[in-house]
Amino acid sequence: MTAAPFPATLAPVKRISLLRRYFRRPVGVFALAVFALVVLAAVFAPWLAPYDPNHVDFALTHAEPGNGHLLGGDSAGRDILSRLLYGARTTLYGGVITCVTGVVLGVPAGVAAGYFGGATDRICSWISDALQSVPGMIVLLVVAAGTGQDFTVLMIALGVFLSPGYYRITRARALTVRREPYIDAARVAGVGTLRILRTHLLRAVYAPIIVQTALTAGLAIGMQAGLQFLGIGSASTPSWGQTMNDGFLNMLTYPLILLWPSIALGVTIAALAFIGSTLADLVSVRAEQPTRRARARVREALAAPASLPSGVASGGHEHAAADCALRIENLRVGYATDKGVKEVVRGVSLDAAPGEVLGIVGESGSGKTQTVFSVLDLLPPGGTAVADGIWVGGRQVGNAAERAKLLGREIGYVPQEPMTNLDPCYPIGHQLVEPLRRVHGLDKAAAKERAREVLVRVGLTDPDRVMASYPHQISGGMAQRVLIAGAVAGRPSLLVADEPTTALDVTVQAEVLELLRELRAEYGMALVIVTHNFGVVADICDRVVVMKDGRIVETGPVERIFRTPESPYTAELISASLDDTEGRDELDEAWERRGLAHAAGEEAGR
Ligand SMILES: Nc1ncnc2c1ncn2[C@@H]1O[C@H](COP(=O)(O)OP(=O)(O)OP(=O)(O)O)[C@@H](O)[C@H]1O
Repeated sequence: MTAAPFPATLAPVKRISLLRRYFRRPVGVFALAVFALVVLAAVFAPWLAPYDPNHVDFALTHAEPGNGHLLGGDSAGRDILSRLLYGARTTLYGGVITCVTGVVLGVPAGVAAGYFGGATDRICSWISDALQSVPGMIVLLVVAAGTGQDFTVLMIALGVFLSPGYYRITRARALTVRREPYIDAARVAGVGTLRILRTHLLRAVYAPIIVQTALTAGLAIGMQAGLQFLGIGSASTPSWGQTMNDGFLNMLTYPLILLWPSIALGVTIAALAFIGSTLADLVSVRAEQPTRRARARVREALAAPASLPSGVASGGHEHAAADCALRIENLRVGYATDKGVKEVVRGVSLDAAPGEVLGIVGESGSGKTQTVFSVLDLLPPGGTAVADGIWVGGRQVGNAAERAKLLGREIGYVPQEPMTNLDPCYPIGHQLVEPLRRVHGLDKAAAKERAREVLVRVGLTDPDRVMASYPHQISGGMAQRVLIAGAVAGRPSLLVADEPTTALDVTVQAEVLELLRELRAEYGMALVIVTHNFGVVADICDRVVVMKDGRIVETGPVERIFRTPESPYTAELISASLDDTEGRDELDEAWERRGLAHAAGEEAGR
């Protein structure tokens, strides 16, 4: 069977920038519109303000709104609306100075502390902690007194006190990113430190900095108004804080003077807070999860028969659904990408009977893992699986929630990387006993006894020592045996093993396969093994499914596939295994173990 031509990419999904996603949030849009009005009012104040904000007209003292003065007059006989419009300029100017100071001080310090660690980190963190522990308002009053109430200097000082916010967020992000393999790769490739900081680190922190700026601006504007309320700043420079002070002094007799600047201040700070929280939501949620709409589009594209050419399903079934340990019918898996919906598993149908060993083989990226991950519900966040049916133990469990109930019970799973699949924080015993207690309801003593029993069964002869060990204290081969023990401890009817021998050396590989073979016979469970290694297929599998580009190109009994592969791709894969001496030796040994003619492998290779 050969793969029919098939579009790998279905309905296009447009790249959605942060800005566009922002504009899909009504609260964020409303907040941004309000803030934009404040900015416009500040920029066009000279044209919008009906009067000079410092012009005094005694007739206007404490005047009610009306007579050409929309918001009335203040205690000095000045037009309140004009002062508020000009005050918006002062407010925004102060906010910008504070945020720029915070970014300039906090971001480079955070990047350096997170990236270099050690003394740089300790010194920067100490300064940041010290700044946070100092009573900022009192220091600002001292700065105001010492600088002749210079507003710009005051706002810079405020920025210094708010810079730890930027520092902490940047340091935390830099600490995470510096451990990424691409940073090591860049360093090994000879990329200079400054360039790494500029290209990799700063890029990683820019989104949280935008969020932090929206929140810091709100905070700065509030504190600035507080300082002006206390009388700091030039009387000739209109500001909301000053007008509030005036209103406060006359609150009982002329409450409107206090009301207008309070509304202006409250609305501006609230708008910034909503902008900040909307951005925070988008930045954090987006990094982990695609939107519900994107998922729906993938699901729609995978489910739409119009997007799938006829005869798309690949593979087939050997057994009736009720007799299968696992049966998958027409499985499709897709991801939303910048270029569209990428279909990585395209109409796969397969099955495995109880006691049967089914190998899923194919080159890297052929969709093997995505196929079994769909059954195990382990697809990464962007992945969506759609199938005409999934059966486990003869029961239809198309629904993810139904399958979830079988995990750890009917379905066992042996992952690819033994070491990374054990939690380094807990001893092995704890990691085996907990699932037995939670999933199987065993009491502690019974769970420990069962854990000991399976550890011995998988060949770990000193179970108490293994159970007391942490993952870093055991070898890779032992870790894989521990994971197999955990997977079979619940006596599953289906064991899925994803490249169970890839991370192990050749001798241990053979032992692990032997163990799986014995366990399969003992428990009568079906074994589905994902592998790119034909040696493993020849060694243990009864039947094999060959995958390429998300489709099954061939399926059949192992001996037949090796003797007379129908697909040129299968022949090519087998031949590639024979080209490699190690692979050929493995195949030869496997054939010998099975008591099959050595020539079979050679035929396929030709
Ligand atoms: N999170 C993801 N987003 C987009 N595409 C993905 C994602 N995870 C996997 N894929 C794609 O799915 C395809 C199949 O991946 P899969 O892991 O099933 O391959 P595989 O056959 O198991 O190969 P390997 O042995 O290398 O893991 C690949 O093209 C891969 O790029």
